[in-house]
Amino acid sequence: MGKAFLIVDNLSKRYTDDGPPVFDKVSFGIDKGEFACIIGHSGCGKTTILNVLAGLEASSGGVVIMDQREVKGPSLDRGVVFQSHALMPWFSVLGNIVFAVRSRWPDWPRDKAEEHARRFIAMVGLKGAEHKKPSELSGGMKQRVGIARAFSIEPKMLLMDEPFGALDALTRGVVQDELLKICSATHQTVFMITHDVDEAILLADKIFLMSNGPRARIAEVVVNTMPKTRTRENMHHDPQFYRIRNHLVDFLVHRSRQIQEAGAGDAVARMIMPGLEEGIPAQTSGNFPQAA
Ligand SMILES: Nc1ncnc2c1ncn2[C@@H]1O[C@H](COP(=O)(O)OP(=O)(O)OP(=O)(O)O)[C@@H](O)[C@H]1O
Repeated sequence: MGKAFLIVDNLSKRYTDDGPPVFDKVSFGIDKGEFACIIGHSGCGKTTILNVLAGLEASSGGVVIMDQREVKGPSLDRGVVFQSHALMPWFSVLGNIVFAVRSRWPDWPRDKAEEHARRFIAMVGLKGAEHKKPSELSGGMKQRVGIARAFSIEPKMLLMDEPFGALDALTRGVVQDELLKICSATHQTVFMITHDVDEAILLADKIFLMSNGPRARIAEVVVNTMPKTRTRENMHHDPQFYRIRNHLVDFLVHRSRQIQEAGAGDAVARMIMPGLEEGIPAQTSGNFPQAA
């Protein structure tokens, strides 16, 4: 195990005493400032893993270490964004974020907390909507508030569970762009669940591929060798895009089930750089993962 910022070692979870574990021997690492996505079929345990990382759920075995400390419960060191934005309906946009900011820094006077909150509201493009209530916002705007709130507490790690799953394609693209901008400005460390392979290729430095459950595990870690400057508009023009995309889709369609049927495999996930074996030069971000 390397010296990753987040270390997940041999994690397992079972919900019943007599049944098989949902996932088993799950090990991976995420470096500081790295954006990691996890992809796998419905029910393999992605949300459960995220909840364990958040400290909201106990594992049945294994450990999670973040910044050299074991994760044992919820903490404001980790910001969480859910698919259902979970805003407080009686607070305005500003109120929702100020509430989070004052939980993080209880000694801050209201003015300072508001100023801080406004910075993050502006970052997600919601300037002018500070005094709107969640019921007056579109789905995309609500999700932006959720993202601003998570960033505003300046967490050591951001955990996102399909944050764009409920958005239409156009809004999803706009909010993805905003997330990319904020992440590159703040060097935020991120763990995100998505079902969308294109979204993973756009956002992630590395992509964890999870086999089907029960006894699901991280079967492969795909390194995104496309340049960091990729955008939604230009990434389709890079031949690496299709190599990575085909690799991910092939995993979901074939290998995720084959690996599960084959039973226990290697506890250590294989690290893959699609296309490199075909002589495609690596255009790396310099953000190579630690061996998981
Ligand atoms: N609280 C719970 N009690 C019992 N079983 C649970 C509980 N939460 C999840 N499970 C089961 O654990 C398995 C993994 O669920 P989880 O939600 O983590 O999967 P997922 O990969 O995130 O799925 P999806 O992509 O559909 O969100 C499923 O079979 C689910 O039914």
